[in-house]
Amino acid sequence: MKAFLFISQLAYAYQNCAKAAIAKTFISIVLFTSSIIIYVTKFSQYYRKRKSLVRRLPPGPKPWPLLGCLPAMLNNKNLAIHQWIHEILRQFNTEIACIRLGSNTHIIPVASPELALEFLKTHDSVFGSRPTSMTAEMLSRGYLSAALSPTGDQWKKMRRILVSQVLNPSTLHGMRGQRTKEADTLLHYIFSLSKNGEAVNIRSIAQHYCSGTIRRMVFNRRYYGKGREDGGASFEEENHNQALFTILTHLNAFSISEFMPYLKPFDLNGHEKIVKRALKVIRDLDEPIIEERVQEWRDGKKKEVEDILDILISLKNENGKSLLSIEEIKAQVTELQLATIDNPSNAVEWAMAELLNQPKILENAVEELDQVVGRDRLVQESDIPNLKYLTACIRESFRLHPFSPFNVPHVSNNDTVVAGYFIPKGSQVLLCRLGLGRNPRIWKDPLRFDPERHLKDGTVELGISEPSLRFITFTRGRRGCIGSSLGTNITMMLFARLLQGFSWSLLSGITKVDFSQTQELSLLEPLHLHAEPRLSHSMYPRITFVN
Ligand code: HEM
Repeated sequence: MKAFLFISQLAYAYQNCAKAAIAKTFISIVLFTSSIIIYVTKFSQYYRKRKSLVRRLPPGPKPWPLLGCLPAMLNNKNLAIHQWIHEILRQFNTEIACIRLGSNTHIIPVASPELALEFLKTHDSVFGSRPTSMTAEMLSRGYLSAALSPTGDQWKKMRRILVSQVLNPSTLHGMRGQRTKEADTLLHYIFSLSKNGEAVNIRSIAQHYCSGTIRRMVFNRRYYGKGREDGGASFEEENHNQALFTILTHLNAFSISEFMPYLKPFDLNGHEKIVKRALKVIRDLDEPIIEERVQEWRDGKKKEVEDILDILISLKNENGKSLLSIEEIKAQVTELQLATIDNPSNAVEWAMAELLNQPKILENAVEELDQVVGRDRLVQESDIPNLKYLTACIRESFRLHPFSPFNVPHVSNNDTVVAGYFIPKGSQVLLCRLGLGRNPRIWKDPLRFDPERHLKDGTVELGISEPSLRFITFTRGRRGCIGSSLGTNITMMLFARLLQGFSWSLLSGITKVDFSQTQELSLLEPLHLHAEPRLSHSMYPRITFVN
């Protein structure tokens, strides 16, 4: 405005002058030049502001050149890495952070359901890939299986096969008999332990139940070797289970060489050696079965599809040739076993521990079983939708005690802006299972195991799914779990059979399960309990020893 007055005064002065024409030209030039200057200044200010807004990464520690935050991560001796990441969220008072590891991997931990939905719902198509890593590559034989493959044709092919041929409702229904046999074997085994007055290792029986179920479904058998007459795990199955867990704990284990690729040949964490050893255990047991079966189909000795392995072998492409190579079959079979063993066994072990510490909840759960199923028949998969209180207990177990601290990483295949933050291409989004499930903004009294909360808010009707991502079970979107129905059946049957079949108590001398030394994930020691049969003895299945 001032500039305009000044120019007007100038104009007035010049009007009195003989050379008015020159004055007019002069004024026009001044006006034109000043408006250009104002326009350019304003535009560059706007552009700078917009650029900084769009390029704003989520808050997080300042990274070093090349190393990023690796020195801080490695220096941090007192906390496990997942605790260190959650600590960063706390320090920055945020529910999303950006932690650069190495020169260009951005780790984006997320602890708010609203933000989690932004990634897995609003921007699902951008965040659908997976990270590459030494363990994932070895395990999936070069990214041949569904869960570990980055987005692309191979992932689409394997996911489509699993959804339409393997984990589809009719195949799952057809294999219900196999799962029931495993549930019967579970009762038979615990019954024989209880007769001898032996303590039951809940972790071990839960893991063995999960692996036994998927082994029956995949291979139509439950033992690798001769097996045991009492239905317990023999040496081979114990080893196989242990090897699966070793791989699971190394799968997304923040190995330094994943973030500094030039260190890869040195295997600094020793992870490569450990994973190779575990994979050898698995492959030595599984591969002979797979190879023999492929040969039987080739020789025409096998014609009838009886299990998942038969399904995978007999799939044909449009030219009538095998749709899957033997390498693809081997990779997918290992992945199916990995996907089945961890979450259900962990959820049930924790639920049992919580119930033993809160007898009223245990009483409510058993009462529900007596009302819905009674004591004259064994609980079946078809009862699961009616077991609301048990479902609420399992939901609570997943909320409070997830098996792993983070969801499987989601990798972005483009630069994107999410909730006002710039997320660079290649970022690894980690939904924090602890951060979400224990978020005090979302959950009242978050550390309390309280099944009632799922009954009160009605979410128990969703079974154990949680599509609003307030905690993590199967997540959602293009990378969501495709085994949710099978996973629900395995988890719920295990839990329901344990509670219906036996009265559980702590071992003598123990008054409470100790939760103080858990590193927030698994109990430090496997839960051991005493089991007393609570049904008439004729109800316990007598399993004749068949492999
Ligand atoms: C209670 C049991 C289970 C839970 C809690 C569970 C949970 C999950 C989770 C959290 C994911 C990753 C989702 C994401 O990336 O956002 C996943 C993926 C997957 N799950 Fe499950 N799962 C269970 C059982 C199973 C079973 C029994 C199978 C098959 C036998 C299975 C097969 C898969 C596969 C193939 C994927 C990868 C999908 C993809 O990347 O496209 N899951 N599961």
